[in-house]
Amino acid sequence: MTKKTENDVPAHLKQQAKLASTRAYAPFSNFPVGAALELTNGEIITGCNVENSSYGLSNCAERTAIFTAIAQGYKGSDIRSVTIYIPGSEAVAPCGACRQVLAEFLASDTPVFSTSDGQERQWSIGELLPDAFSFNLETHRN
Ligand SMILES: O=c1ccn([C@H]2C[C@H](O)[C@@H](CO)O2)c(=O)[nH]1
Repeated sequence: MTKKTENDVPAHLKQQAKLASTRAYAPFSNFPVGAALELTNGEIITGCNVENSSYGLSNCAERTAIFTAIAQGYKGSDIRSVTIYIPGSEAVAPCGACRQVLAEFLASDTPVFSTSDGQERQWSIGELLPDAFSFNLETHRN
């Protein structure tokens, strides 16, 4: 796990993740999160957290984004990087559920950037979830 400086996260990806965070539905946690997936064709697919009165049904920004990409017909191999944005001074690491879902689709060296107004961090999905559970993963990734 490495901490990186502001300049290392592509500015347009942070900007798109930040825009996505403004669309979050987070009345229970008051913790809006945005995610931006960079595709190999240059397109960017975004997601935000969508909470629910039945708390456990809430969906994180990262999963909203990756489910959207898959629903639009993209494959894991079309995804070049993941960028998360959270307002405030601290960049957070993705939750365990999102790590498992990202690992389902992404190559293990795919970069995951976490950004905020004060801190930026970077890992690969393989660093975030080493020795991930896998079941015929290659069919989904390609
Ligand atoms: O990486 C993260 C961490 C948390 N959340 C959401 C889930 C919940 O709606 C709120 C508080 O945990 O933030 C995300 O979307 N992504």
